[in-house]
Amino acid sequence: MTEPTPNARQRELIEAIEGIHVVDAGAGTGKTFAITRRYANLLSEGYEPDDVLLVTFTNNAATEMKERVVARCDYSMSALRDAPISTFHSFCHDLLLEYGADAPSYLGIDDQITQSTQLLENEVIEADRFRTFLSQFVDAHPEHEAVFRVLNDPTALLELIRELAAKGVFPTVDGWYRDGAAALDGDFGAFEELFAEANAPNEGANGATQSNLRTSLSGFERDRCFLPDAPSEDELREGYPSIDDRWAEEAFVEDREALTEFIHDVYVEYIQFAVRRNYLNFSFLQLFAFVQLCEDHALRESIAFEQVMVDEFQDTSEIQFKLTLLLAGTDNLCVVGDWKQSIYGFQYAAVENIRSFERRLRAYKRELNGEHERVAFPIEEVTTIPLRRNYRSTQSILDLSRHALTVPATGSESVDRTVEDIDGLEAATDRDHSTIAAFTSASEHEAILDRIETIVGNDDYAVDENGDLRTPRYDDIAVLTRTRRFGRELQTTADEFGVPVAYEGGVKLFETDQAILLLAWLRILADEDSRRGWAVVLERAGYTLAEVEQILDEHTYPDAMDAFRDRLAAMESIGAIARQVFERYGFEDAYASSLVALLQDVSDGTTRNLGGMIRFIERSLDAEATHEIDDNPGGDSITVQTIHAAKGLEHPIVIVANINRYSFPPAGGGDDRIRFEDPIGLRQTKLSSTAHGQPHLYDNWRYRVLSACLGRDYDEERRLLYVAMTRAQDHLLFSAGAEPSPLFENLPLEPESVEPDLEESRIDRTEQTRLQVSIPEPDVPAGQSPHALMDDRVFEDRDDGRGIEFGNRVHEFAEQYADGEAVEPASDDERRVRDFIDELEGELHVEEDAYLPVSVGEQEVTISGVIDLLHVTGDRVEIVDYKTDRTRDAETEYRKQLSVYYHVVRQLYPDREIEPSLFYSGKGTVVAIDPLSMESLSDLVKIERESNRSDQGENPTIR
Ligand SMILES: Nc1ncnc2c1ncn2[C@@H]1O[C@H](COP(=O)(O)OP(=O)(O)OP(=O)(O)O)[C@@H](O)[C@H]1O
Repeated sequence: MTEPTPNARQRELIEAIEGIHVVDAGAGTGKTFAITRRYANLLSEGYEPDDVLLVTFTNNAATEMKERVVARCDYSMSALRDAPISTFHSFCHDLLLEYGADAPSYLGIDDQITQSTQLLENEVIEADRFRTFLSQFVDAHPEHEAVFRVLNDPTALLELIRELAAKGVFPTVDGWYRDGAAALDGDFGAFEELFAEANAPNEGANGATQSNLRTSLSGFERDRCFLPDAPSEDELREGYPSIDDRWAEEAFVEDREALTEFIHDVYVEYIQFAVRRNYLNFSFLQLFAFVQLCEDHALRESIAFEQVMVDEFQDTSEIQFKLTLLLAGTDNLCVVGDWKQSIYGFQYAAVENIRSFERRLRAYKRELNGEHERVAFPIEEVTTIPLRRNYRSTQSILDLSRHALTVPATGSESVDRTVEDIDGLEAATDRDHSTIAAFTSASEHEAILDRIETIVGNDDYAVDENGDLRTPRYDDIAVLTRTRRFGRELQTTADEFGVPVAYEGGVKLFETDQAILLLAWLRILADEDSRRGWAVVLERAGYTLAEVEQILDEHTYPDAMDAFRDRLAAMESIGAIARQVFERYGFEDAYASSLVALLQDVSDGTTRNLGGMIRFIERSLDAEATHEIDDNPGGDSITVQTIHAAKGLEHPIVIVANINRYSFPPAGGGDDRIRFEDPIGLRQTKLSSTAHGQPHLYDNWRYRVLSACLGRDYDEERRLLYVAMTRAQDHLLFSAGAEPSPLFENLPLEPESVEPDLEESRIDRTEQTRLQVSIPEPDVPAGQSPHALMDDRVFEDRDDGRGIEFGNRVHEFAEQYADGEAVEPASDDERRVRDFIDELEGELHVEEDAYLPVSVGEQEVTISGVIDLLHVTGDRVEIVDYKTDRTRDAETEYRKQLSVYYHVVRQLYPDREIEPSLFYSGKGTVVAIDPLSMESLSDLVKIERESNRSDQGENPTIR
């Protein structure tokens, strides 16, 4: 496809190379496209790649940008390899490795960052190390006992540290860096404003009614136990229609010295712990890079770039905005984003960075220039470039998407923004063929799949391909969800019904068979009579429950397993143990390799600390830790992903699913006992005290009042809905279950209630599939397909999530390619088939009919089927059946099918060696099949016919 021509506004951004430029535009308006072109333009204007810093949000985006830049300028990919087009994290990492050895010294920490300092990306591993740190910390600091007792979850404390770091609040060994202490105190003035807003009387029909704050403090004491100094509800709510203003100060002012000291000590000692152990997390990378750039003036000035550009600016945190300013040597600064797509609050994105860009720019410059001028360029002139033309969606999708940002997320929420407040976008296409619909169903998963079956092949849902409409396929459809769980469940249901689904996103790695078996063997290694370990291993080997019980009671483990345990015991590392276990069970997949890599990481690749490893796996299980694993089979399948993962992508047909109560927005606000919130600063929700004699955890009444003024902000949930909707190019659907969320109910749609009949719709579709082997007119009394001999479950499992349609296409490609037609492979599977066929030197016969007469008692039955490929050479004949399965689970069943073909071909080529085999296109492997004898086949036919007769009456049917 040719590169688009920039529109006038985009051109303005591309060509305006001097001064501060901000783009806060809508989805699909070509922001990334324009910033990439701007970069290429800078190079053509004479800037060297080293002069220009381009910050993206992910490493993939950085690589993609480099590729796009290469296409537009005279630089090659290798010339741009080291160009500063990167994420904040990798930029900071490189900076520290090169210049940051002494960065810790600015916080008073003696230890240095070394070349071997690792970036620790895995959060479960870090949480594990943090727990180790915290248990040592508690022993060393009895003075913090009272605050420590309040904590219920150590990882919440780690989260808090990360949050403080993202907000630029750092400890030094003996205090706080710059104005960190003030940030922790909060801002009473700003809080008073919130208090006044929440406490303003409402207008009723007959005069003023009570303020929202007074309403929300009703039941103030209910289910809570406050310390004796707390006011009673009557005292607090004495005034009407508003509570007395004095409560703003009473609630805000609180002795937080012990809390602040505790957080200080944990924070600074954890940084020391990490640096000493040679690792940094993402937050500490940025923290040290920031400190280094702030303190080392010569370094900052020498690094400063002539041009700085940041994409996805709405997802930057406060420290990232400040880093941007420290890295800009001039006012040639360009930031591009969309406040409506700011969805990374949980990673400390500050939407205000883009919404109030100019205000923040002034505040940060002032702050950074405190005692030394660090930001020397002028910031008075900021040019805002609006982009309004959307190149992705139809006008009706764009019009509806504005509603996402105004819809209440709860029954009682009122959003003080109207659709008119949202800048409208204008579709670049005149065509508006979109179907926009919503449906609800008590069986939501099935309803979605049912709807998908209606969409595929249906011209009412035609999609635009280069200006022409074409019939939709599975891979045009994306199901987007707020939470991961629903996506995984949908995949499971889709697998049951054979609907091809590719789930993209986090996998609970420790809940896989691979991890469960590994954990079992580790337990056996740690304790040779581990019941929990042996039970899993024995059950997996097929022992019945009674047999397992007996073996466990008598400790009479099978010899082969005993020997395997001894082999494992001799292994030096956890990685080696894991590899052995996976080899034993034939796991050669992405899960197995990710587990090996992860466990090697945790154990530093050297030690063999079994206890630690078992605990790590158990904790990961408890934490329901998810890991990004590429489990995408490719081919024609529906994409299921979270809205977060879909950011920046586009799909012809989008179904936003699971818009249900408690799921979107998700329920609960967490139970973190220590919090840092703007503008109230650092607070405890619970207080430990012996006020009534015994140590007890009391609720903090002050926090109760403060939080009532903050309210819960659902704006990010609306933005998520906006992101999901604006991924759609042609059609947009919404689905909910029995209890739809207000986000669903308040959209201007008329949902239809549906009762799915997926079984029915699947039958319609599978009728034309290859799974039903074509049977020619039988010339003998009865006929049968080899598939009839197989266990039916094979048919369900066979596609392994990739779909019958996908299998059909691979077969069709294979047939045409072997026939010498000029077809191009359209998937990796087809490429593997092509490579395989290319290697064959003999004669090829495709789609050969095969008939095998089998005697069953008195009767003669013909089994017939179609052989995918016969490869005939001088001395042998290879029978090839293509399989698109990802696993080899169904091989015993396929053996029956191949055995039929074997006996047919043997009769045709009596003097050649016959080699039946399966070609797994997913991996490109050929597996030889050991054929069954004619007697065994005859027995199978007999069994099959008997079961058919008992199931279906007199006459066996032909499948
Ligand atoms: N001037 C143009 N003419 C035609 N197509 C364009 C033009 N500008 C951008 N596009 C196309 O529009 C699509 C969206 O562009 P891009 O991803 O850059 O937008 P974006 O604003 O970054 O989107 P989002 O914020 O939703 O991630 C891309 O397919 C891009 O090639």
